[in-house]
Amino acid sequence: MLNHLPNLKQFLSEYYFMEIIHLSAECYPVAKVGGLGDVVGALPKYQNKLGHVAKVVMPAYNSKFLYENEFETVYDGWVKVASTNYQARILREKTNKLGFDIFLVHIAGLFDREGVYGYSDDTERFIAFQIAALDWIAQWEHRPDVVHVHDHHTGLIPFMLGNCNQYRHLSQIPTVLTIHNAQYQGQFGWDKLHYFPPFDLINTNKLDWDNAINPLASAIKCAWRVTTVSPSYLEEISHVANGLEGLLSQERGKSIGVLNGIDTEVWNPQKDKMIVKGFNARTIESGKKANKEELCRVFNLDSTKPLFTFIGRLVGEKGADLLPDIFYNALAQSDGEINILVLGSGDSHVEDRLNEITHHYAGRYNAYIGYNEALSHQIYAGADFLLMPSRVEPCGLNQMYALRYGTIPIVRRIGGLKDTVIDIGDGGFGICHDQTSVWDVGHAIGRAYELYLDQDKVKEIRRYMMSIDHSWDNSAQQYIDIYQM
Ligand SMILES: Nc1ncnc2c1ncn2[C@@H]1O[C@H](COP(=O)(O)OP(=O)(O)O[C@H]2O[C@H](CO)[C@@H](O)[C@H](O)[C@H]2O)[C@@H](O)[C@H]1O
Repeated sequence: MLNHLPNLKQFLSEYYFMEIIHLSAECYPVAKVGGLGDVVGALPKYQNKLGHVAKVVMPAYNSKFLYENEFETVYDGWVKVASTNYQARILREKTNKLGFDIFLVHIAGLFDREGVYGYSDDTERFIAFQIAALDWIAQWEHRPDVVHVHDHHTGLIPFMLGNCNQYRHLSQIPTVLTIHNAQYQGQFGWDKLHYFPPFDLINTNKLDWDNAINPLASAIKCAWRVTTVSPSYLEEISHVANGLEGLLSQERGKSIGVLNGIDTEVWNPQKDKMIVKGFNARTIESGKKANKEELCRVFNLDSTKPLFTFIGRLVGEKGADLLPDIFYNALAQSDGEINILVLGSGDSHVEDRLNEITHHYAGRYNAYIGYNEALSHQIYAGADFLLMPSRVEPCGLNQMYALRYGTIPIVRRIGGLKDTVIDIGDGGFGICHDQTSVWDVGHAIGRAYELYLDQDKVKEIRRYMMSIDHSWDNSAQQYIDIYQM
């Protein structure tokens, strides 16, 4: 009889459909600041395709999505944070247009603003969001099979579920934390301890890291499982994680690295409505040519020369502070033989320096400072090379979008970049360098230029890159396996 048990377990895991609740600050297309939005906008869709019921709960920002869609109210209540009572309402989008149910938590006075982060009351905002979401789930007649939280904005949920008196009946729901970026932890002072719903003060140590309340550290301690968005990043954060390395190596036993996928419906060069000409692996040469010509026309660049690009948040983690010097050097040394186009926003000093280059190298260089989703698609489609000189890169999605659109990635060997890009010198398709330095990236740009001169090789690499499968199919199943561990 006992011999049959493993088969029974396998049977159950294959045929048992789970209800999964994702809680996140971002979800594309409702609200996206970076890669977190992409992941939470795609993973649930792919989990649903596997037959499970994945849902997303996020704040109701003042976004286009809120005004352009129809919603029904599924919860009406009040959230108390410190001495203030906020009215909370949870809205469900009626048509399942994203491929999963999306629930928006409207909290008057806290989320009826356009931005996602960066307000002085972010601590209050995200605590209120987490309490409202749990108060709602606490009223359900059934329990979800798993609660999956993403980054520090929802990192207090595993603690609250396990320890707050009002959620005691939910304490056996398994919780999973995915760390998209351990640099940001959401710490705040102990003077805000009274923001929490009542719990036994003997458990305050589960909130503490370095004499502060640290939502990411608390989630690492309290979640049943911890995942990182690539296997290499899991290795790296046991050594360097903005102060959490000790805790992460201590909790290594319950941690797993799962490589992000990409939404191949949103990022499909053949059907992409944001680009001027769709293409597939067979029509890639004419497709890229048309997209490059249009991009170069709009940005006053020379489409007969190789086009290098950078897309992303202009912050230290991405190596953005070095970009101006990298570009000045490359433009000076190439003697007018290359083009560079930047799309990004962030550190204002870096933004100013990147804008400044336009005055010295008009016709060879341009920058769009700001956020522009459609332009990002046009650049992946039209560029020849994409630079990612990151100091830290938990996974990185840009390189995977670049591969899908036949753009050769130039990346630092770190985190998820190391897991997804193989250097041409090792029989691969990308250009890799070891350090985030002006010299290393400059050398890599030189190698890319040499490669560009061999157009037969470039064509072969492009076709190969487009055949690489980075869709969510595999990783979505990996998460299901983790929920069932
Ligand atoms: N100015 C702009 N205009 C338009 N689009 C822009 C833009 N700036 C960035 N983007 C887009 O934002 C996304 C960035 O995703 P990344 O994964 O590269 O980085 P991010 O650091 O935000 O995410 C974190 O979470 C993700 C998801 O887990 C990890 O892959 C990553 O390593 C980790 O740092 C891409 O879709 C990119 O095209």
